[in-house]
Amino acid sequence: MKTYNYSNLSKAAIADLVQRNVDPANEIRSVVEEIINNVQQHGDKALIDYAKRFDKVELDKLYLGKEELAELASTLANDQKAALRTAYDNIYKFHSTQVKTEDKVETMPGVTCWREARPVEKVGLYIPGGSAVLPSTFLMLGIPARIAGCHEIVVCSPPQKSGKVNAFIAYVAELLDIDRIYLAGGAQAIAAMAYGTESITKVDKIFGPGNQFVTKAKTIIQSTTTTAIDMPAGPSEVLVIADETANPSFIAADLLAQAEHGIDSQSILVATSADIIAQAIAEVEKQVSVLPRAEIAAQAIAHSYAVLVKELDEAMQFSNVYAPEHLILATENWQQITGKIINAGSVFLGNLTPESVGDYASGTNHTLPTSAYARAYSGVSVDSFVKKITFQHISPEGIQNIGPTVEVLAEMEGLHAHKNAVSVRLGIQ
Ligand SMILES: NC(=O)c1ccc[n+]([C@@H]2O[C@H](COP(=O)([O-])OP(=O)(O)OC[C@H]3O[C@@H](n4cnc5c(N)ncnc54)[C@H](O)[C@@H]3O)[C@@H](O)[C@H]2O)c1
Ligand SMILES: N[C@H](CO)Cc1c[nH]c[nH+]1
Ligand SMILES: [Zn+2]
Repeated sequence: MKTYNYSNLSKAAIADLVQRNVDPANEIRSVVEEIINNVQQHGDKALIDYAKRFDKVELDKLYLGKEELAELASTLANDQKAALRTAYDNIYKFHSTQVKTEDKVETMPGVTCWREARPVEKVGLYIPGGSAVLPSTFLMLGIPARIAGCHEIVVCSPPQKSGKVNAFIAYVAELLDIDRIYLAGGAQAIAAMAYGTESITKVDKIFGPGNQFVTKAKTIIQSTTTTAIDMPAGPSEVLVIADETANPSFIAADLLAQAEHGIDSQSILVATSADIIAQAIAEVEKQVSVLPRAEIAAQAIAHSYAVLVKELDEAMQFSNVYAPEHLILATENWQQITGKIINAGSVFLGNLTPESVGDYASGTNHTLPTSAYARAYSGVSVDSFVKKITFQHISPEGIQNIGPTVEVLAEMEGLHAHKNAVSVRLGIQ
């Protein structure tokens, strides 16, 4: 892991340093565009062909139904079921507080405005399953979809070598009362949910994280179809801000936790102490060697780095430019700097708060914007699954109060039909 000194970095150098997962030669785009076209033209057959090519599985059927899922789910050990149930309960508890009825506002006497939430009717959930199967992601997407009251929930996940999904995914399907999972992964699953195939319904909005192929497919279909997406939620990343109070062994563990997701993950350490940086890097080298996914984590660490800053304020400046998916404040004095956070997906406060708790079970959502999209997007929540529709009502008193203003404004814009729609109600022609 290379170390940079913040004082020696120009603005341009920082801009360069914070870039990740760019596709300068459009290599990923062209692969993904071909996949999307193929699914559009050949539907289910293309999905079966891609399962053979990418997942090395010959599918005779594109989905698992309720009975097959129940059979798989029954193989779980009790402690596994209990852990998934606890995660479900905490995530449910946190997300159910996001449902709020907004107040009606009387902007002028007789002029009443308000918003009401309505669920997105048909949603598609993508559950990654390439290098690791993520039942936790199924909980993170399925729970807010259920709370929002979405009418139809389509679920896609890459087939495993067994030609099925794994048992943990099947158990989560049971918890969420989902009775079908389509065995489709990658860009082809996203295309299928955006265009529809013989067996997969076209959805209104697609949710879920994934690798660079999945994320590129989501951004393409968002601009070429009427299907929306939650956000670009690509390869995982973490930025740890540390001062002298941090524990190098904890820092290393947190850096590796995101690095083990994939070779294109990134883990950044920004610290006020050169000693802490040196000790944390030594710890990373020690801890990585014993990980089952050591090779993946080591490759991600190879393109990760550390930044030495003079003070926590400087660390926060760098972090706000990086806009990390996960931000860990590894300092006892985190209260002093939280107010300065501008761009981050999800924040973990203090030396005893590992990022992994948010990945699995604290209650917050782990589907979060990556690649600096935290500058503009929030992570998934119940809000992501609803539209907020505005309503207004004008009473006889209200039309007298607001009418003349609208007449003048319409006149200013030269839109006389607009003016007339008010005038006829005021009784003035
Ligand atoms: N940002 C978030 O909120 C968040 C949350 C969880 C996971 N993640 C990320 O999700 C990703 C999951 O990636 P994954 O690969 O394990 O699973 P995945 O399900 O995203 O992708 C697997 C699929 O990718 C396709 N694929 C693989 N190689 C391909 C190629 N050469 N060309 C075309 N398609 C190809 C295959 O169809 C395969 O089924 C990781 O990067 C992880 O960090 C992000
Ligand atoms: N860290 C991932 C989001 O970037 C979420 C996850 C799922 N399982 C473990 N971690
Ligand atoms: Zn994770």
